[in-house]
Amino acid sequence: MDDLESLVVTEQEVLKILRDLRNRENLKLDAAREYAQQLRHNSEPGTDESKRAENIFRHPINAFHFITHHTKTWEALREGLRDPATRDSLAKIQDLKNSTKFPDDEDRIGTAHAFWRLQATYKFHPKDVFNGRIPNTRPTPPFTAREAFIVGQKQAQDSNFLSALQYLETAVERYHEENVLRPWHGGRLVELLDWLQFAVWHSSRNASRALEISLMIQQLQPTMENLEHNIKTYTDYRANLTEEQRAEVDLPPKEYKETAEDGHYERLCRGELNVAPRVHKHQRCYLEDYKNPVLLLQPIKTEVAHVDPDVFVLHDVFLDSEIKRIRAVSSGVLKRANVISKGTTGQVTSSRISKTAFLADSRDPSIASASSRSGLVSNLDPKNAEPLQVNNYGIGGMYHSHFDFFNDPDGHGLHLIKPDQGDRMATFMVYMTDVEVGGATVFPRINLTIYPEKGSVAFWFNLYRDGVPDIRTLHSGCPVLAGSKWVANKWYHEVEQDKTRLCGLQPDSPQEEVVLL
Ligand SMILES: O=C(O)CCC(=O)C(=O)O
Ligand SMILES: [Fe+2]
Repeated sequence: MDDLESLVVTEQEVLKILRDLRNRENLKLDAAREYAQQLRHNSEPGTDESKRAENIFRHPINAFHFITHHTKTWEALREGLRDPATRDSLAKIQDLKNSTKFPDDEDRIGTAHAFWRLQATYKFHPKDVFNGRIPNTRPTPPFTAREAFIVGQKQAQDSNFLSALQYLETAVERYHEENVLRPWHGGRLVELLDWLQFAVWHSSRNASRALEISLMIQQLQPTMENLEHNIKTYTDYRANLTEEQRAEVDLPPKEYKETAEDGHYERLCRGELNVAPRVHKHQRCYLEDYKNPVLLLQPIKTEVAHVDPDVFVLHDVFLDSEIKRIRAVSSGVLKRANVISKGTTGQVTSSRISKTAFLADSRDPSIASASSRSGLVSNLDPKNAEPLQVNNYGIGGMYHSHFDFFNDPDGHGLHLIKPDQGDRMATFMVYMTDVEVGGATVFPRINLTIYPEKGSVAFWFNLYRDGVPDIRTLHSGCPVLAGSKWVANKWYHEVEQDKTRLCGLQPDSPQEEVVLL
């Protein structure tokens, strides 16, 4: 090689090193730019911190943007700032972040899962979600490629393939649109394509499209795990099809239908079912005072929401200031409540639904006062009741159908019944927030939907007068679509309550027929 030739080769190598350096620096800058952009977005001028925080967590997509930002985008920035020149800045940010509780991976996965629950209950399309246009809520910025990927991946893991496909296809599209600005996830395109081929195959057995995507992966990363196996599977599958079958399989994937779960419960959550006119006829409102001097001055505004079983909504029982105090007192002690629930495909998923805490009357005067008010208003004796239980549901938070009584049909709760207390005879549930969208309490067996109204109370008896559980009281808390939901339960037990709610010899013994021995 003569000198001139080797000079050209050397120049090429220098150019390569400089290009690598530029790419690395760009990666860092892009990570910093993306992170900063979200911070700017979160700090709308003119709003105070608590309003800002509330605004972010009132909308599922804003909450998701925020959580992804503090998990995935932060990971990318941390990677970018690791080298010696920028390590100091990283340490400073890390110090600041260590002093506060930031969302973690569990929050991210929980929120990603919530989109499925919200879609399936309130009947909207994935494109409403990734375009930031969820019906009945404020428009928000759309999902980024990364966000569409996170939700699509979660839905594919949960075997909701048709919906997953919508998110993953969009993630690829947005990846290409964003790529100019954000090379950070260049390396993750193969991962995204790998989930896409998986969702394509499982949603429609479209071997041609799955093969096409697998061949794209091969171009990018020939060593990708399972790649060869997948290519062989799809090739063999196609080879064994008749012409006719192939034409059918190669059709575009089935469109995602918004009617994924259209049961009774979902329809009630959407407010689509009305109670029968027969029941309506008995609905009424009245002022109740139980001849109690305190209530004579301020009788309870009682609405009969359902007759037999009787469910009441008691209006304006708690003041905003009282609620504010109860929420403040319970905030510090709330713990995540997990529920194991079955997905549509039968697999068991653990989903975060709410945070909960039992608060003794001794904890704060506001708790004691709520307990005694519940006794006054329900005309039951709070001495035989559980401590106040406070529940806070986040976005997508819900409570699956259940009975409040312990003597459930499977007998699982029997051990919780103490002979000196008895079963949970009545539920007194305080709504401590209005909920912007969603979050109703529904009774699927009696077609009843109650919408939360701050300061009001839902009240019903879980047992017949003879103490037998009333299975018509099955109820659920619908997923919160926007806003936040706080409720507080006071559960009254049977023993000692017969002074005001007389027990009977028959399930439906009316008050007058009771024989006191
Ligand atoms: O949140 C709701 O609407 C229902 C809550 C409930 O049923 C319970 O906590 O037992
Ligand atoms: Fe309940």
